[in-house]
Amino acid sequence: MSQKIDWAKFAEEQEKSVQKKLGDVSLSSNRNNSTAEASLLRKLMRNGLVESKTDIEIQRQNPNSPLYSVKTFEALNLNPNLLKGVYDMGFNAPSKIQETALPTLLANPPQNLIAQAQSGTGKTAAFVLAMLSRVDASLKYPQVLCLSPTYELAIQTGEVAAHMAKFCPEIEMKYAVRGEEVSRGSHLTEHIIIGTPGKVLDWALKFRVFDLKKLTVFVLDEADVMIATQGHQDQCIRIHKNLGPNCQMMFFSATYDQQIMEFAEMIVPDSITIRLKREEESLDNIQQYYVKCSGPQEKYNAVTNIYGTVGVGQAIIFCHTRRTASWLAEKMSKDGHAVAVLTGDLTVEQRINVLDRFRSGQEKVLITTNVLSRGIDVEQVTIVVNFDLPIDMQGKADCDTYLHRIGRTGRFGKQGIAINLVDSQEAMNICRDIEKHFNRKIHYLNADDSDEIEKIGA
Ligand SMILES: Nc1ncnc2c1ncn2[C@@H]1O[C@H](COP(=O)(O)OP(=O)(O)OP(=O)(O)O)[C@@H](O)[C@H]1O
Repeated sequence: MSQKIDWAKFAEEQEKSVQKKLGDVSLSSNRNNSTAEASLLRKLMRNGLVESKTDIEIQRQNPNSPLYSVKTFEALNLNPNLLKGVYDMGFNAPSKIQETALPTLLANPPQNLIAQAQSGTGKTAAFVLAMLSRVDASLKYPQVLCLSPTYELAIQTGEVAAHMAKFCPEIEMKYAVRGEEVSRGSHLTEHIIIGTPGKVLDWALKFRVFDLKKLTVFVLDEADVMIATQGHQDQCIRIHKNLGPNCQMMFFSATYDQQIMEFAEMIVPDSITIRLKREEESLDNIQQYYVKCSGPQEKYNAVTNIYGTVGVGQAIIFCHTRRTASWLAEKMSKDGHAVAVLTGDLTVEQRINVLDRFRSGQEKVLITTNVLSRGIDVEQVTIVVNFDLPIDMQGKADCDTYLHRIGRTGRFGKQGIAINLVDSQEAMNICRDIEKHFNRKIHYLNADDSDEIEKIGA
């Protein structure tokens, strides 16, 4: 990046190149639905399964229902063409959540399931496989309904289903999403409907193009978003109320807070609940430091000193506000650093583009706000800088966010470095609170002493 390029121009150029790459494709992004967006981003960014070593926790409302797990896809007695599709996707063995969820999902009599597992652990593949296995292709009406919170997530799920059903051409699917129309009085003949709640409600109850009572499988993907989002919740409940008594229910989500779990357990009778605990993001392989600074300019100096000295890998810098993020980005790019900025005002496509560039190493530094603190893996990040320490609404230390932020480095057992910039007594207190909370020392670092900085990179 040229020293002379002015930031506004740079931002404009960056924006333009994003637009150009995207061409005319304009997926609308629902800004209010940031959890769904984050989930979509994760799906699009991920290139493999997140393996989990933690144990699965199982609760049964009905202790009589059988429970077992499988180590192979063959053991599930799938339709051979479906099994072929699974292998065609490159899946050799079930993931941890699949091992436990699939036998339950495929069991007879059908068993209701509420499943929770971290993003990327194979939930979508699990319920899609269950959806496809339950179809009786000789019956020409919708038997399986999968609800997703957004258009984009519905399409993602549909694409997984289409791939998995590659060798089962007799299974037909239809999207119930914006842009898809049906005429009143017609009757859908497809076996599987994947859609968003509003459209599904219209089709089922207003246009009556299919009968919710005839469904044998009802899947709620991203159940936490569905239940927590007011509009979605009402629509889902209306759909849910119209299901027949024998319809199998499958709720999947990466997280459920207690209230949502209680609600889910209330509306899913006799369910089995499977939780795959999130792999603890351990701080053990992350060296944590704090640097004392007198204000933003000194913070900036500290960042560039540190980065200039240990800058082998990539760095993510977290700021509290978009304004600070833009200010810092401008300054760094003026100083010749190739930086990328990811803030909440970008559309989903722009974010994907920024992340793609960062992952491919085109930019070494990513400046962001909390939009990126959770769940997105960028393996090669070696340094996380908290330009501002994470605080909650009350101005207190936000230890969860801290853990998520610095968990972006040191992944998969690698060593990582976390640096906290402290510019006030309040910031120092927050730093101390975080230290106490995790019971891990945050060491003092003199950012003007390059010898000392070099040591931390060793
Ligand atoms: N058994 C498997 N073996 C290998 N890869 C798998 C397996 N199951 C799923 N995957 C792949 O792992 C990635 C994550 O799977 P999937 O999208 O099903 O996870 P998820 O838990 O639904 O994530 P999210 O919460 O983001 O929806 C995908 O790229 C998928 O193709």
